[in-house]
Amino acid sequence: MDNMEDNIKCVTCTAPVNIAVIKYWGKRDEELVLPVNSSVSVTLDQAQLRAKTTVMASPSFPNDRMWLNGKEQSMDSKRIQNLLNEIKQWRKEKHNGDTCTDGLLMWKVHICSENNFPTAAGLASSAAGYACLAYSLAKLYNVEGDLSAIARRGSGSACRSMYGGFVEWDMGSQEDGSDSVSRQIASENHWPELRVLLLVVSDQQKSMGSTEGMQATLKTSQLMDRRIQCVPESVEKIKEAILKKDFKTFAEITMKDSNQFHAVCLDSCPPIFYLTDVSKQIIQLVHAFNSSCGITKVAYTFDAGPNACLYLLEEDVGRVLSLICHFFPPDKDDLNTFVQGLQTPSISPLKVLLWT
Ligand SMILES: Nc1ncnc2c1ncn2[C@@H]1O[C@H](COP(=O)(O)OP(=O)(O)OP(=O)(O)O)[C@@H](O)[C@H]1O
Ligand SMILES: C[C@@](O)(CCOP(=O)(O)OP(=O)(O)O)CC(=O)O
Repeated sequence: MDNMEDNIKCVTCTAPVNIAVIKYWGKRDEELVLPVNSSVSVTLDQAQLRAKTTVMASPSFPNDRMWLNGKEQSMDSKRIQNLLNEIKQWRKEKHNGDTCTDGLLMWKVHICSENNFPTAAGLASSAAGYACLAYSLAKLYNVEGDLSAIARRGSGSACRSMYGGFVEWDMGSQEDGSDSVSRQIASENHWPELRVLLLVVSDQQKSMGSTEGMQATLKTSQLMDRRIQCVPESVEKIKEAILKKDFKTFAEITMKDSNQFHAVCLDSCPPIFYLTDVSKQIIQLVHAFNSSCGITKVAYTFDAGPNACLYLLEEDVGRVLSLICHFFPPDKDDLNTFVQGLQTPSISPLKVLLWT
């Protein structure tokens, strides 16, 4: 709805989650949200996991307000303010800096967002959430440009959710962050056989958020320097594997990077534990399955939480699902979710199956 005469302007958008295969962990600039390494991710199909945000502006709103999953949040958050100010700045530039004639810039905004999956549980809710906010605000203020740099100001990983398919966030080298943007490596139609299984081990909010966790690692982990040296080679190799659809290389680099990321978390002081015993059992199961096949058929990766994201090819989904159900029997309703997920026709080649 866009009706300036009725003194209200309202936009609703959705944005997808992305799961990194080369993780972003650590910032070289906290304010501008600039990373210490480049990262690579896969954007998941919005049909299953998404953030949905409505932004409204009106002269009758006395102040800016925001709700997340129905609960009011503080608008004092620096990230929200930076993101909002940057979009408004674009609008000002579009109007040659003349704010007096542009009523919309004076109006206060109300933001309502909700995720249809667990928030702050290590399932990239901040990525979908801030990508959605950047996109909705850009539509509200009718501005265009590379929104990945704006989304990044909300949450680093959000810049990768601005694109579908396979995405790289280049760390960049400029101090002002102008070259720290994301770009698509290959579209969502590039590798139609690739599938994603999300194994939700816990939907509880994690004890240490990513922002705080990466600060602690950068400050205290000695292994982190080594990780920063290793990542550029992994980024190049995984991009090549994606373009060639070389699953074995893609899978092996993905698992290695996940393990290296959790190793630097453990090397932080005090150590940060995101994986649980169930996560570790999943890791063992994947390795046992791969070695019984004599070839790497499945890859796991874990964000800052215990939930596993498995990458595999369509031909192996049935076998892997039955293996998971055998070792971690889901209850009947969850099983239905599996089956429905498998049958859901989707415009994106990536299917997400939730298992709790
Ligand atoms: N839809 C949303 N709109 C705006 N902000 C959101 C939204 N969803 C999540 N967030 C913000 O992101 C925070 C969670 O980020 P955090 O990085 O800790 O978890 P995560 O993104 O789920 O996990 P990870 O980054 O490890 O995958 C929330 O506390 C909230 O501030
Ligand atoms: C483990 C990760 O998911 C960490 C994501 O961290 P965030 O993007 O949530 O961190 P902030 O920029 O501080 O908001 C890895 C990744 O997605 O690359």
